Amino acid sequence: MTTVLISGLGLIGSSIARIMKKSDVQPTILGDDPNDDTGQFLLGQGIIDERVTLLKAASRADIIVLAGPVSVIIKQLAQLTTVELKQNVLVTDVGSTKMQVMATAKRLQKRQIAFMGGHPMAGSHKTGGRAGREDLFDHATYFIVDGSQTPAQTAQFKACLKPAQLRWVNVSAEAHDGLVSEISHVPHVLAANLVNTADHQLKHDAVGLSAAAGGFKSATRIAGADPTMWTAIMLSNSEAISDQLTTYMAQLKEIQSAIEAHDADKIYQFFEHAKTVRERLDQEGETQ
Ligand SMILES: NC(=O)C1=CN([C@@H]2O[C@H](COP(=O)(O)OP(=O)(O)OC[C@H]3O[C@@H](n4cnc5c(N)ncnc54)[C@H](O)[C@@H]3O)[C@@H](O)[C@H]2O)C=CC1
Ligand SMILES: O=C(O)C(=O)Cc1ccc(O)cc1
Repeated sequence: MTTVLISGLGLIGSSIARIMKKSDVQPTILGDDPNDDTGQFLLGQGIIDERVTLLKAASRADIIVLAGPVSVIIKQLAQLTTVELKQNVLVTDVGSTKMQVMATAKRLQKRQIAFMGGHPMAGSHKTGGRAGREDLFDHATYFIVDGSQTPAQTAQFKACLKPAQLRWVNVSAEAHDGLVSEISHVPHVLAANLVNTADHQLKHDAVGLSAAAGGFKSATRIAGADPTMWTAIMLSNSEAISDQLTTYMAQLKEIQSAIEAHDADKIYQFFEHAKTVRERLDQEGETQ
């Protein structure tokens, strides 16, 4: 019988619990979250089997999944070095950044505790355990950053998440943080900036933002995500995000110059390139 302890039972942690409950592994799931509403709801639904606190229950777990904000994951990695754990336990996380996490996890690895970095590339702007879904990760990419885990431990973790039919991708922490800053972190900054700028510019306009059509809404959906989680991500991947914002601003200036100069060819190519790439993304999604 496998016992999985999940700390942080929000959107991602509770979705992991839901998926694992559907797997052939049928693990016992211990859940840790300071939010009583979340804990009681998931217990009542049978999505977790017991409410616990991480440090008190850690010694019972075969797998520990850290699924709070990145700042919390980093604190917990340090705390886990102070308690007794099963000799064969696998500690893993779901945080959106990996360099700081892997650096802190070295402290666990020094104590012969296996750690594997993880990051599901699926989710939403919603938050909390009630928003979790058993199909949230279906066919998504799940990054793995190898730490000190054994192949058997990786296989056991993958077996627990088998119902989601994930695409497992191994990556270094550095490559991961560069890539996700491009495809996830910077887009979040831009979406929030679009909303804030429009709100500021239109604050004296009687119709204003209420006239926004689907384009504005779909381009800014992720601006509705949790500010605590995104502050932790920005602080934990600040260098890559800042570098890419510099590139982004330079490219924005280029298209601004083309618009000012009425350079129709350049403007057309700008949109044509984006359309081709964006359509390819949808086609790849359909074939997965
Ligand atoms: N939201 C998304 O789409 C995705 C988020 N992630 C990562 O997953 C992690 C969790 O994100 P979400 O589930 O979206 O956030 P969430 O806000 O839905 O859930 C976070 C949960 O952690 C709990 N928590 C806070 N402090 C805690 C502590 N000290 N001990 C135990 N639990 C604590 C909160 O009460 C909450 O239930 C973050 O590290 C995030 O970067 C990864 C992939 C996608
Ligand atoms: O809301 C969305 O579509 C997202 O892009 C969710 C998301 C948020 C954070 C991640 O680290 C990965 C995925």
